[in-house]
Amino acid sequence: MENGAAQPVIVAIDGPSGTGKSSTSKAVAAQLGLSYLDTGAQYRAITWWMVANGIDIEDPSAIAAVAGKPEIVSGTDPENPTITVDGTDVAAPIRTQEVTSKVSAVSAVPEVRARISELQRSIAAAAEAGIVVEGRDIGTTVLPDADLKIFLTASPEARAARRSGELKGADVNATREALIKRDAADSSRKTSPLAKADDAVEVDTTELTLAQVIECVVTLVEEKRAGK
Ligand SMILES: Nc1ncnc2c1ncn2[C@@H]1O[C@H](COP(=O)(O)OP(=O)(O)OP(=O)(O)O)[C@@H](O)[C@H]1O
Ligand SMILES: Nc1ccn([C@@H]2O[C@H](COP(=O)(O)O)[C@@H](O)[C@H]2O)c(=O)n1
Repeated sequence: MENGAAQPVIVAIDGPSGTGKSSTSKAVAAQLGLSYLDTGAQYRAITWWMVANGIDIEDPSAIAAVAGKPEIVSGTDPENPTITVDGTDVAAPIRTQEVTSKVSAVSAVPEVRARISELQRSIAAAAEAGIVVEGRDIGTTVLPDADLKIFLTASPEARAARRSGELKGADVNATREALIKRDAADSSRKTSPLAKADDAVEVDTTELTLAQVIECVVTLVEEKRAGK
């Protein structure tokens, strides 16, 4: 575009757990002046609400019946992403082990996915400069027309080591088994499973530092903007 603002750019970053989606997406968005959306936080938030309201997580119809009730609001500043449910800041409680162990069951329910996907599309459409949206089904289902799609991967060993570093004292093998189990559940659900879009660029981060991954994605976005 000549003599005007750059066109908004939509970047979809998907991949299994612990591959670096959040760290990379936040940094890329901050560097390029884009908004940032953590869609996993939204699924965690609705799971937190289900638990807090005594909904039986083993019962998809019970989850479906109340999927429209909680009001979830995501702040999209990459320097300060926020998440509230019915006005309550849930940034900390959505990261508990209890929510992590239950989120795949809740996110597999089609009514939950329909509600959250609609919210994600409206947030992306409102991002004036563009947005980096990270999750599991962004490139395949939520934003299939994204300007750039990235699929991050890393070996389970590397991902477990990264997560164990975060959760001080956590057993690496147990962490590895837990993330493999969550990926299997997310990949095998019927409705918009974790998957690489056919036109996504796959980046294996196993042997890369976070700084290298960020640089790689920034370059891909800049190339896309330059029409290369
Ligand atoms: N390339 C990398 N090298 C080393 N550590 C990394 C790399 N990428 C991310 N990390 C670290 O790995 C951990 C997990 O990263 P992050 O939370 O960004 O992954 P994620 O894919 O968003 O995970 P989840 O899907 O579970 O939310 C963080 O501590 C992060 O700093
Ligand atoms: N687009 C997405 C994003 C996430 N999920 C589900 O949420 C869980 C938590 O995601 P994190 O990125 O915070 O680890 C994830 O395991 C999925 O069950 C999803 O379904 N779709």
